[in-house]
Amino acid sequence: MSDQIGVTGLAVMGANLARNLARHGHQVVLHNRSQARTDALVEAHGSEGDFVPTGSVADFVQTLQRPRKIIIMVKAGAPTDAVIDEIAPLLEEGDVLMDGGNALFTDTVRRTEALTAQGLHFVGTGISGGEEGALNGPSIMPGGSAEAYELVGPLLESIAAVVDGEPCCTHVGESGAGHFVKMVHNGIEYADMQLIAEAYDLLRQGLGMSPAEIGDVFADWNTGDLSSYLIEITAQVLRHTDAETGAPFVDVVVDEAEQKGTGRWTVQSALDLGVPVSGIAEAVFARALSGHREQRRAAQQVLPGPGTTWDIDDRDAFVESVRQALYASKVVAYAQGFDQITQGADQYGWDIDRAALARIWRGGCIIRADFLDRIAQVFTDEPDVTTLLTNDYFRAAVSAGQEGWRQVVAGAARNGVPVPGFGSALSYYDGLRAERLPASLIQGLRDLFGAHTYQRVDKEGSFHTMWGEDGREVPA
Ligand SMILES: NC(=O)C1=CN([C@@H]2O[C@H](COP(=O)(O)OP(=O)(O)OC[C@H]3O[C@@H](n4cnc5c(N)ncnc54)[C@H](OP(=O)(O)O)[C@@H]3O)[C@@H](O)[C@H]2O)C=CC1
Ligand SMILES: O=C(CO)[C@H](O)[C@H](O)COP(=O)(O)O
Repeated sequence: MSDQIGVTGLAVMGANLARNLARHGHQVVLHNRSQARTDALVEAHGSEGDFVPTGSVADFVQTLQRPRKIIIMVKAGAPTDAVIDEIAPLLEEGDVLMDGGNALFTDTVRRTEALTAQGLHFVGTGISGGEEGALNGPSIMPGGSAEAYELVGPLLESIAAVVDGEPCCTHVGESGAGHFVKMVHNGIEYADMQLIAEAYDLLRQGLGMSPAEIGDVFADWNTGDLSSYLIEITAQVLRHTDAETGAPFVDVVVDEAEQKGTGRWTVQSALDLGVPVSGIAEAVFARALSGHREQRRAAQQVLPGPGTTWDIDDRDAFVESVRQALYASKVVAYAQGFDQITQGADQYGWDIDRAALARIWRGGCIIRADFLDRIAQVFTDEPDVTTLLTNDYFRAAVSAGQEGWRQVVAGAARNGVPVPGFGSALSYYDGLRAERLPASLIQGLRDLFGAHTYQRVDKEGSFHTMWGEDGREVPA
């Protein structure tokens, strides 16, 4: 099937997506705010397919056949609104406008309502895979009406990554559902990278291994349970040497991790939903801490550490413990992310098929990992499962690595190596499995200072204790 589509916004993602579309036989009508990008794309890659460059929004819209199908690939936020405001008045009923940028899902909900009222279809779609994925097959997470998906689904599926013969593209749900799951995807991406960074740091500080040696360990891990794109590229980055100095590349890069916002949005949304995505939150805060240069410099001068030298007898056993800690913490991060998707779907009334989502994340996207096959299976076999961690496979896998996980977290604490990701994942695991949590004490304190009431384990109802009087309990 070949189709015609318009792409506006021809920076890294838009240009590569346009090329991917053209290579799949679609006619691609091109537009960019500044004409230079359009010209550069046609000049460099015009021979790859049927491109129709246009120089103005009016020309762009007029060139497209009805119902028009347009993908916007510009900066998220105000620039996306600016482009929609310019294009939408020129469109006609039944045309489909897609936003493939990393939009905040609540913006997508707002835009969907406004554009639907104008008789247009709006598809807010997550697209993951970075530059390479956009060109060779990303994972695509479209949200919008079923009618809109009927119009553009086949086209999007035609350019997506393919795993086991299935395109990594599925209709996620109505309205902002596509951008919601893309946001959580990125939150998991943050957690995944934080855990990888902690594993690297432990091997370096605990065993004194060089980045290249650690790169070899990651390459080895990539052949087992941990096999994933991020583990694969970690080996590549760690083995890389700076051409100018001959030093390991990671040693010449400033140790401040930047962020564009999707991880932060994930945590903000999780707070609203009341979902404990502690691994994602720790990853966002670890990036923030890395960027607090002045505080770090001041603390380095005066804050004492434990004053120990980490003495590890069995190097292979330590590497294996770090692997176990990484795997278990990674399972926790995915479990928390899917928990947020479950709660978000419930809150916003989206019918999100978690098994289908896990399947489209097996290819094309940044968090693609072999174990997503397992996750898809869990949601297929146990649609009512409340957390991935209780599924037989993941329960067994995590408990098999539990000893190493605990040793690593305890050793890191004892020797002053920060492991917020590993530590919080372990606390989450222990928190979930605890028969009693000290939350009962918190309830008691709340009741004492604010008469906030509590429930009892042995009878129904809400109660308050007359703390300032005779300690009598009264029904609330
Ligand atoms: N880079 C990545 O790895 C990924 C990016 N994304 C998302 O895809 C989208 C595109 O990303 P990327 O390709 O990196 O490009 P950028 O996010 O750097 O955006 C650059 C594009 O936005 C256009 N633009 C900016 N402001 C305006 C405006 N006010 N009006 C019209 N056009 C405007 C630019 O036009 P001009 O050339 O005229 O300046 C250019 O085409 C973003 O939403 C991003 O978050 C999603 C997945 C991965
Ligand atoms: O969307 C993406 C992949 O799916 C981008 O890689 C992501 O936006 C990178 O985020 P940040 O710059 O905040 O690390």
